[in-house]
Amino acid sequence: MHIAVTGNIGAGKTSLAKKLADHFGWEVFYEAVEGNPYLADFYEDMPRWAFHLQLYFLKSRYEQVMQIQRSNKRIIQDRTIYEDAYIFAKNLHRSGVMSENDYTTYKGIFDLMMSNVKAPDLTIYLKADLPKLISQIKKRGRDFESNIPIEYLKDLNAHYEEFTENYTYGKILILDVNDMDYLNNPDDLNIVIQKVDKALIYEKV
Ligand SMILES: Nc1ncnc2c1ncn2[C@@H]1O[C@H](COP(=O)(O)OP(=O)(O)OP(=O)(O)O)[C@@H](O)[C@H]1O
Repeated sequence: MHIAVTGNIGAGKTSLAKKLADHFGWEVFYEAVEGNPYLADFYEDMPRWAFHLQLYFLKSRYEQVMQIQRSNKRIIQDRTIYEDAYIFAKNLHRSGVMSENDYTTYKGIFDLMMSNVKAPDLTIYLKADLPKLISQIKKRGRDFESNIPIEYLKDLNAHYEEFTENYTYGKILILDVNDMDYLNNPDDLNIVIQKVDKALIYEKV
């Protein structure tokens, strides 16, 4: 079984994936942040490193998906391959950071991969507004994320809205996490667990 958590930078995907994995006995597949050779450079100079970073994430996410599909385990994945293409790469292209040629090459590789990719059984979208994202990014205090432009987060959120409203890859559970603290408040975590439980049982959520 493949569960995925989707949402903007700082939405709280990693923490929720851990909590749900502990509760349901799932395995977590994390995003390639530690040891990512392009991420810090990308935040310093986006046009220079956008294509490199996108290829890197695409490759690592595809490897994960293939591993999940081969496995019989119940796995929760921290961010989907769809977000790389339909949120991050698309946004970099639309905002003029990634050139037409680079985007066409990237999209060609992504489309080839898609023939082997199956959608998650359930996708959980953590919907958060800018103040929440900004405060969580600040709280975790990663050096390379300290100068993320607000416009970048705002554009990504607009792409997330467009993407999740038109999501047709399977079941999606939308959780508004603006007023939630499932990390420190057990009641909030229980609410989420119940919703996920229900979503896993019922066809439509
Ligand atoms: N395809 C991508 N293009 C550009 N940046 C990406 C892409 N995928 C991930 N990232 C960046 O890599 C880092 C991932 O960090 P992390 O795994 O902690 O997730 P996050 O998005 O901050 O989520 P959360 O706080 O919800 O766990 C973030 O800075 C994120 O924006």
